[in-house]
Amino acid sequence: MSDAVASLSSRLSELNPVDSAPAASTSADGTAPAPTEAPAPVVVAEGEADEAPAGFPKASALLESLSHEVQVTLADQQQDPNSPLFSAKSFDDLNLHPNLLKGVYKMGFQKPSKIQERALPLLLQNPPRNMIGQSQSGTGKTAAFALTMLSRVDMDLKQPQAICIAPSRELALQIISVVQRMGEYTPVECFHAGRDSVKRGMPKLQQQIVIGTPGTIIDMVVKSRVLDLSAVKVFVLDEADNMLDSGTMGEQSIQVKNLIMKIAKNPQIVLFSATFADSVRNFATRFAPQANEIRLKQEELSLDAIKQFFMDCRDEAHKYEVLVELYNLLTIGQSIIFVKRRDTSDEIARRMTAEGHKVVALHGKLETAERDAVMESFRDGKTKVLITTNVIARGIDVMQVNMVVNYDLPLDANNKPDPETYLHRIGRTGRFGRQGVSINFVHDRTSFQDMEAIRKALGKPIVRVDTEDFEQMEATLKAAMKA
Ligand SMILES: Nc1ncnc2c1ncn2[C@@H]1O[C@H](COP(=O)(O)OP(=O)(O)OP(=O)(O)O)[C@@H](O)[C@H]1O
Repeated sequence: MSDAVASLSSRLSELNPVDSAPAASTSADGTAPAPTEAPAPVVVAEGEADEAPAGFPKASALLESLSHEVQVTLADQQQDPNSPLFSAKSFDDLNLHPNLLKGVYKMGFQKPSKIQERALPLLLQNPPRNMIGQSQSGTGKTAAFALTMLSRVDMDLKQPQAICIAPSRELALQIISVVQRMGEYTPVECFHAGRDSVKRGMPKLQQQIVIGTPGTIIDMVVKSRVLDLSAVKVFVLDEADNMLDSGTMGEQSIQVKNLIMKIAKNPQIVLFSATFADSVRNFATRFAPQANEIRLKQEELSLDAIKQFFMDCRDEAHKYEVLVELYNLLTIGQSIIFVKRRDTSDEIARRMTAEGHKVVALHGKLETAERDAVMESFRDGKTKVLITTNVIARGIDVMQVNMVVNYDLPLDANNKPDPETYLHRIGRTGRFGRQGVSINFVHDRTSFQDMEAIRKALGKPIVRVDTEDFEQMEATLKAAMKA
């Protein structure tokens, strides 16, 4: 055990005697323990005094339960009516064009997920109705709106007819790749609207489907005038709550809609996300009026397959030592480490690389070519660890990711804990029925309280990993990844 870890362990045993002394006291107000400043007896959330706290159960108990968990296959999950992957129907029952069906099966999809089964008939009905669709991360929303765009466009008409906007370059490129794979047996053409995609003297776009970030779409309509919106039939916002909520992007999304509405005839507006906070939902219903809605209940938001943990750290510097120890200890498939600031991601990448780990950093300051190269090497599995900011917190789908680390907890623009972004971040693992682990780093009273607020908002346990006992920590995390 390294010095750093030894000191972490002894400090934790001072601060958090839960595992060794379960009869720790419970605070009167039910608040969670502050890991630093106040080395008082551990305080637990909503728990009985002689039990592990409800929100922070003991890792040993979890380990025991995980060892009894049976491997659940995708087929099992698709048979279970309570699973978000359940469907009673097959893709053949969904009235898709035979060429699209061929594409779907070629992608290896056997049965639709719940959101696909429920949303597609509504999305494809005539006359078209708007849609606000919500389903947990990694449950196949992309296919639902990709199939809608592919079904609605006239392949013989060489003009843009479906516009899809997304919050990041990486996500837009990923959606294009899904649309192209699904449309493999059709003559569809797609265009990526990104920072570098408009060339001087370029003719008007002839591709039927245009996917990109909203600022570029606006430029292509009003500045370079290569994008004619008059034939648009479908307008999709992926990660719609984020697109409508955030300052500049929110304004740009509204502007794209106004440009479309001005010239296109009754376009169908389609909004999808895993989260719609109440404040955004109200706006969304005005953005997509009279929409069919598919909603999740609050308690359905988090996926049980993603096991959540946290680690106490002494201070910022100590977080880094624990992080490196974690990677020394575990052989992880692929993982994403989320940080708040771009320079933190660069700094961690530099230091971890120097210690022999294969890591890359991705953030908005990089040139587009660098961003693409980083993402490609991560998708190909050439780099195992991606250190990033919120720029790719949403939508990115890399099946092999089995761990997400919140090195810095997600905060909103007002520096308040942000449960929606947290859900999207941890949702980079546990994709389509797979198992995943997420680990939060906390290092002071504030970060601890932020995590506690997120835990309360989402109502799922976050297990304290006993860093004093590294064997058990390793076993717990490994079991959670395998279960
Ligand atoms: N019916 C299906 N059968 C098997 N795999 C599927 C099916 N539908 C989607 N998938 C796969 O599941 C993964 C997650 O899908 P997708 O990225 O569309 O999720 P999402 O709901 O959009 O997630 P997020 O909220 O994170 O954006 C992808 O790898 C996709 O290929």
